[in-house]
Order: sequence, then C-alpha cells, then structure tokens
Amino acid sequence: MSVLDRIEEPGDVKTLDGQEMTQLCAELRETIIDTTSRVGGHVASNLGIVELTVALHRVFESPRDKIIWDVGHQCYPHKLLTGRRQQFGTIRQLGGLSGFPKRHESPHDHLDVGHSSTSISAALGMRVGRDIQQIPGKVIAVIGDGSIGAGMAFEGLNHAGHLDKDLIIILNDNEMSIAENVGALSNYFSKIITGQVYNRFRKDLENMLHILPRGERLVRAAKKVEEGIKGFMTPGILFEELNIKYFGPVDGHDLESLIPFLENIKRIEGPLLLHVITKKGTGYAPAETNPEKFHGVGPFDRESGVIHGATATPSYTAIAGQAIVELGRRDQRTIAITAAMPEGTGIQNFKTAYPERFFDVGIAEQHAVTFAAGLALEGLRPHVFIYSTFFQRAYDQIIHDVCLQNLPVVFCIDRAGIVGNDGETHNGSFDLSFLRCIPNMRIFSPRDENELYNMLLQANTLDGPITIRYARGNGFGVPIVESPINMESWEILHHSKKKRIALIATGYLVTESLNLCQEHDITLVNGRSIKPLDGPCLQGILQEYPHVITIEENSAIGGFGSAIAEFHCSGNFPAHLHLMGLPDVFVEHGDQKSIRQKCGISLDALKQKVEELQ
Ligand SMILES: Cc1ncc(C[n+]2csc(CCOP(=O)(O)OP(=O)(O)O)c2C)c(N)n1
Ligand SMILES: CC(=O)[C@@H](O)[C@H](O)COP(=O)(O)O
Ligand SMILES: [Mg+2]
Repeated sequence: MSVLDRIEEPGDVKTLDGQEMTQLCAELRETIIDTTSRVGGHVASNLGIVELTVALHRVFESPRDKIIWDVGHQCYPHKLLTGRRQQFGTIRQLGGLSGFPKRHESPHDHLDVGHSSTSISAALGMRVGRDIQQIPGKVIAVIGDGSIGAGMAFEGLNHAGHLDKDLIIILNDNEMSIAENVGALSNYFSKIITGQVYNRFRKDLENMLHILPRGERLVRAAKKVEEGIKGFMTPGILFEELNIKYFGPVDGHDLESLIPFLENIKRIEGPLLLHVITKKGTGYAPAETNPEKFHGVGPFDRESGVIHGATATPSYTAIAGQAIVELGRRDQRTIAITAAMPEGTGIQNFKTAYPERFFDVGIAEQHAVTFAAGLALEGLRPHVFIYSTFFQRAYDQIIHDVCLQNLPVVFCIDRAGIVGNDGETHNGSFDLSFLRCIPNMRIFSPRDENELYNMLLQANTLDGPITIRYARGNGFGVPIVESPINMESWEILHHSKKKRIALIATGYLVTESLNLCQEHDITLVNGRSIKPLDGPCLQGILQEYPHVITIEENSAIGGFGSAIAEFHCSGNFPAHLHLMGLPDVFVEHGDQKSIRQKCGISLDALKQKVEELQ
C-alpha cells in the first residue's frame, strides 16, 4: 500500500515519519504528473507546492483550521490529501472534480475561488467572524508572489495590520507569476531571497557611522541608527511596518525546516506572514525548465513533455497577437497592455517587436484600465488585452476612467464565452451584459479570425472606447486577408426565399450556423456590432420575418438578444423573438463542446429551435 493510499483524511499526515512524508511527496507528484498528462490541468504550481501542503496538513488541523488557497490553481495536493484521491482522475472534466477549491466538494475547502488575490480579505473576514462567535481554530491564507502584488491583496494586508487579529499569511514565492513576475514588489522579494537586503544594511550602517555626530546628541542619534538598523536588517520590513510580523525566508521543499517554522508561527499572536521559497514544476523536468508552458496545459506526453493537440488552425488569441504586431508597425501610437497574461492573450510577439510600447502590469486589471486611460489622454492608442472573466474586476475603471471621458482605449476581450475546463470562475459569460449599458462604449464580435484581424487593424481609426470580444479556442482556418469592414454595419450571409425565419447571430456562432441556415433556408445575419445595433438592418428583419432567433455565447440576460428585444419593444414589429444564450447559472467545467451542448447554444439546439418554428 502506498503512503498516499493510507491518507484517508489530512490528519493522517501527522502519523508519518520523515521518510514516509518524503515518500508521500513523491507519490503526490507522481499522481499529479500522471493525471495531468492524461487530462490536462495546472501542473507547475501544483508540483511546486507539494511539501508546503504536506507541512500545512501536518501542523494544522484541517478543517478546524482553515487553509484558504489564493487563485486555487495550486490545490491539487490538498485535494489528494483531503479525501478526493479516488476522483482525482476526473479533475476539470464534465461531472468531475473542479480544478479549483469548491465548498460543495469538501469540508476542507472554505472558499470558492479562481480569480487571484482574494485570500487575505476572505481569511480576515473568517478570522473576525470566528472571533465574534468565539469559534476556535486558525485561519491561514496561502498566496503566491504574483497574486500578492494585486491591489486587493494590499487592501487585505492594510486592514489585517489595522485589526491586529491572529491571521497567518503564507507567501508562496516561486519568483514567477504565470510568466516572469513583474513589479517593484517582486524585485523586493528577490532581494530578500538573495540576501541583498542584508548587504544593503551593512553598507548603510557603514555610511551612517561615518556621519555619526559627536557629543550630547550622540544618544538620540544612536537610537535613530538603531531603528534604521532594525529596518534594514529585517528582510520583511515592508510587512513589519504594516504591523504584520514577517518570518522567513524558508526553503519550501525542505520539510525539516518548514515544519518547525510552521509549528513556531502557529503559537504567535497577531497577523503574520511566513515567506516560503518554492520552485515551480519541482520533480518534473519539462515543467521545471519551462514553468510558463506548464502553468496550465492540455494533455501531454509525460516522457517528452510535448503537449498534445496542436491543431492546424490558429486560435483567435494567436490572430489577435498577429494583428496587434501589424498595427504596432503601422501606427506608432499603438500600445499593448496585459495584466499578467502575455502568453495567454497572445501578445508576446508585440513585446519582442516593440518592448517600449508593451506593458505587463502584473495581476492588476484595475490599474491596467486606468493606466490605459492615462496613455490615451496623452494621445496614444492603448489596447488592453484581457480575459473576459478578469475584465470584471475593472468595472468601475472602465466606466469612470475610460468611458466617462470617451477615451480611445481598445479592449481586446479574449476567452469571451465558455472557456471549458476552468469552469464557473473563468467563463466569460457576462461581458456583453455589463458593457452594453455603459455610455460611449461600442462592442464588436467578429464571426471568424479574419474578421477579428481586420477589426483590430481598424481599431485605431475609431474614436472613443471600443471592445472586441472573441472566444477561447481555434478559428475556422479561414485565410487572413486584409479588407476594410464597416464595423458598425451587419451583413446578411444567407437570404431565405421563404422569409419565415431569420437568425441574427454574433461571434463565432455566425460562421458556425452558416451551413445550417443554408440547408434549412434561414436568413443569416452577422450581428458583428452589438453596440450600436445596425438599426436599419434590424428594422427590416423585424418587419419582414415572423420569427427572429438570436444566438450568442453570453448570458441571455442583458446580452445581444436583450439588445434586440429592447429595440423590438421600441417599435410595432410583427416578429416573434426567440433568444438563445447562456442560462442564468454559473456554468460548470467540462470540455467546451459538452458545455455548449448543455447550455443549449450548440448547433443541435439551434437546429431543434429552427425545426420547431418551420
Ligand atoms: C484576477 C486574476 N487575474 C489573472 C488571473 C490569471 N492567473 C492565474 S494564476 C496567475 C499567476 C499567479 O501567480 P502566483 O500567485 O505567483 O502563483 P503561482 O502560479 O506562481 O503558483 C495568474 C496571473 C487570475 N486567476 N485572476
Ligand atoms: C488559474 C488561471 O486563472 C489561469 O491559469 C487560467 O486557468 C488560464 O486559462 P487559459 O488556459 O484559458 O489560458
Ligand atoms: Mg508565483
């Protein structure tokens, strides 16, 4: 029987000797590599956090002590130690375990999560909630070096230092976000790790001793020097000054150091931070060598580390990346901005081509949007490349800093719609609903990768804020041909002779529906402009057809179909409207195809609707 097989509940880790714990770590790694190589998942972060997870479960009493994982993409060892070993092979698949902590899955998961930098605030809320009700048990937030740089994490630290409650923050510092970590804070952590903070103390002390005054002021000056020394010597002075005790750094792969550190901090009162140093991908050479590639992957060959599933057709992301490089070449005002997702949004080639016009701002979506506003106010043309789900975090900045001032910022919204295996925290289900109501915002959704390319090339010619949204995954393989388009006009791709049903689709669903519309003699309209609607075209359709279907990959509430319904109520149109979009639920994880089927926005669902109406 393996050691992992003997762990029925996390408390069983406490019964192991040192050798068995080392064996357990090896087995956890083997299970993670074996499973993710078959079904995909977040590899590098999970391999890096194995010892820290074992040590946490060894020292603390889960679920009485609550461990709160930030982002939650590193929770696989925790799932394996908390009774989910048997289902682990189903992770991220339809009906299987989620890739993130889920309260409904286990009493050891205390916060549903997927977006970063929420752990400190949530843990502090739990701490206060427990104190008010005198509920015993520790609360521990585990947050990465990338995630702690976000504004929200700082808001949590600020409040934690003020409240002075017993809160344990574990900083899991692997010196990486998904990509290379950026920012002054990350440089500060590197200096702590390499001992530069201590070296600086020695230099500054030497300088101070040189300028030390003589005579009666000596005592006062010496006191000041002492304070200064304390400041320079304490590597985590940044946290100490916020009233958060700093401990570390400690090697996060060495159980013999880690466990005593945790035992000690367990007894300390007040808010504290333990700085743990880990390495992404530990124990699997391809992930150690290329942690960015192995951050989140599909199935791969574990021997070679080659990721399966490279397809012939490029993704929307890749085409967007190609377009922005071309636009950057033509128009020197073009700036590309990402919030910690340079690879995910496909703009790494822009970085190479125009490093001075590329900005990775870290996990700071709000800052990314207002930073873009500032650039636009100076006459530049910023393009913010961001996933739909993470765009949610910058809502006030979109309204207050960009749209209110009608600034020419281009929002390139990737992963709009169903993302698949990441599931409910990551679906881009709401952007049309939350953007449509903002004055000055114009919203477009291309029907294929060629239209995306051309929309992006034209983006700088439009004044005011615009959003271009596109799906996760591959395009249709259509050739990329530069041809100007009137972005605010719709096009009719198939004219029905019967004139009974018209389908107004948006995004990739337009192209996907073309064959069906031709076969069933349905008029097909490419609703590429969601705001403004093409009034004259829509008016004609609503007057001429008894049945008008709309289809979109956004919540049916407030989305494209709703916009058409609003227009419909403004006139006296005979058409019956049939709205197809995402249901009013947080859509679960699974492969994109199955999820689309379940949500009723597949071709099958459309065919069924058409047959009902014919
Ligand atoms: C608000 C938000 N923006 C972006 C992301 C995408 N994202 C997921 S993990 C990650 C990197 C996090 O870095 P770190 O906290 O250091 O954890 P590590 O991956 O290094 O373990 C990013 C940018 C996210 N989940 N949430
Ligand atoms: C955890 C997280 O937020 C990211 O790692 C996300 O899973 C990336 O998604 P993509 O695979 O669509 O880039
Ligand atoms: Mg990190």
